[in-house]
Amino acid sequence: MNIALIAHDNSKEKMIQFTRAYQRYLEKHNLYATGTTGARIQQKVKLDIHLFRSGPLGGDQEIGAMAANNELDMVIFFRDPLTPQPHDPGISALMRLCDVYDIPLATNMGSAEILIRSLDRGDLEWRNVIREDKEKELLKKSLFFESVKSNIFHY
Ligand SMILES: O=C(CO)COP(=O)(O)O
Repeated sequence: MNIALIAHDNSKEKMIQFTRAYQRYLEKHNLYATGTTGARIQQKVKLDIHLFRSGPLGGDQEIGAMAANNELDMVIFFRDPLTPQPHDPGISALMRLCDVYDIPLATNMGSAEILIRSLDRGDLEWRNVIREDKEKELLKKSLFFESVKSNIFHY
């Protein structure tokens, strides 16, 4: 499964504690993170993480693009609920896409623990079904475009 890890500055320590505690669970999956969050985790915890740009520089949108392509299965986003962020619209857009594509989203340690444990139990297997359906849909679309192209060149 593809999991995104994001934390605002005041919550980065919490994210490090979380990834340390659940390292054994997380290492079985493909991990993605906004720049600073991912770099901070990697300084403390041995995990292979793909780093996107820093959140305020577009990292949330890059993760949002994964969500929009249905390539994301879980988002763990420890927001700072007490500090306004300059890129709040980008943050809301990412959370909105999680709802659009039914991507489990945890914004605090309590819900993150429930999600990660249920992933390990296999409760989130339905995400595989969604991804397979999406792949079939893309295949159908590309076959359609191929047939349109060959008809155009035929005439
Ligand atoms: O701002 C963030 C998410 O909105 C996090 O970005 P960084 O991980 O680069 O600090």
